[in-house]
Amino acid sequence: MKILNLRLAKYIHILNTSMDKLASECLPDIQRFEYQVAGHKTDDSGCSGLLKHKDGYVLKPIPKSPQGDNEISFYERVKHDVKLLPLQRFIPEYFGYSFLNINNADIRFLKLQDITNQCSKPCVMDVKIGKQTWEPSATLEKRKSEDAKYAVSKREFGFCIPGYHVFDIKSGLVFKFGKEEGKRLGRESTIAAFKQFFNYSCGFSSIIVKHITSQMADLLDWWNSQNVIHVYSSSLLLVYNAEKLEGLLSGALKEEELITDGSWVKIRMIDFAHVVPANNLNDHNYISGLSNLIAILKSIM
Ligand SMILES: Nc1ncnc2c1ncn2[C@@H]1O[C@H](COP(=O)(O)OP(=O)(O)OP(=O)(O)O)[C@@H](O)[C@H]1O
Ligand SMILES: O=P(O)(O)O[C@@H]1[C@H](O)[C@H](O)[C@@H](OP(=O)(O)O)[C@H](OP(=O)(O)O)[C@H]1O
Repeated sequence: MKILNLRLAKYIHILNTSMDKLASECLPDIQRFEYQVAGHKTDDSGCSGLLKHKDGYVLKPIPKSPQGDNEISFYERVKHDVKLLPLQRFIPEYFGYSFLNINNADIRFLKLQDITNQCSKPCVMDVKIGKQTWEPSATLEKRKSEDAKYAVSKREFGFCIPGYHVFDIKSGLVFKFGKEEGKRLGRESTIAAFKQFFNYSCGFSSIIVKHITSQMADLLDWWNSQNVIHVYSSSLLLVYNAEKLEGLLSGALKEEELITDGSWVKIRMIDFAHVVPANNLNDHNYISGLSNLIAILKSIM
């Protein structure tokens, strides 16, 4: 991390764009984003993962085209397209994009609401939805490379788990689970991963799972009702605040309070690099993955 921070300090300057006010801001306001659990991460080759701005939003790098343009188009479209408006409550708020100069390259970054905001101890899981993670225009090579990844999970469940981060309430430790572990998951180990993520051993995981599956059911209703878009390789981010569970264990909070108020548990769709027209057909790939996810989560309550 030290390396990137030095690089950031040395190389990043913020370019003015007509869309935002970042030009007047300065470097110390930006840091590596601590709660990124999957996707392209910061590495020593100088690539950047997600960054966090002191004003609360995250900056997601979109170095590639057409994926970057597709994602921007999608976030802009959701603001105006009546058929997509119901999705707004299920995606991070979008604040435009900006360029940062990293190692002499101008990299475009989306500015998005940080889904972990307001969580003092965020537990975050990235679940990529769909058995098929390549869009119909993908080359044979891309199809093969995608199909080879997370093969058991995608075939068995129609989703896969590229990463998570959990505050384990009993031990007080943080567990991180990355994409290489995710690629090895089978049926039993997937259930075990969910149990670990929901702090199953502390006895309160059913409260979290009820909030999560109820929000997922609302999202599924929308997917069943629309035939405008199909989305490939997009993830659902599951987030809850472990501090609330600690409050339950210590007796500082009552179970009823956390059952009634679900604001400490969230789901949001992210990663819209592969959105294509639906041609009046339902997105069965997404629907079946999400339905299975709901069923599996309910089964471990
Ligand atoms: N708005 C957000 N708020 C909080 N965390 C986020 C947000 N968007 C993304 N993340 C974090 O960053 C990770 C990667 O996000 P995303 O999938 O959009 O990136 P990506 O590099 O396009 O991924 P991929 O390699 O799968 O294409 C997520 O797993 C999540 O941890
Ligand atoms: O799960 P993994 O192993 O991280 O694999 C990545 C994942 O499939 C991304 O969705 C994909 O980005 P896009 O298809 O959106 O480009 C990326 O392609 P990339 O390596 O070409 O960036 C893959 O590496």
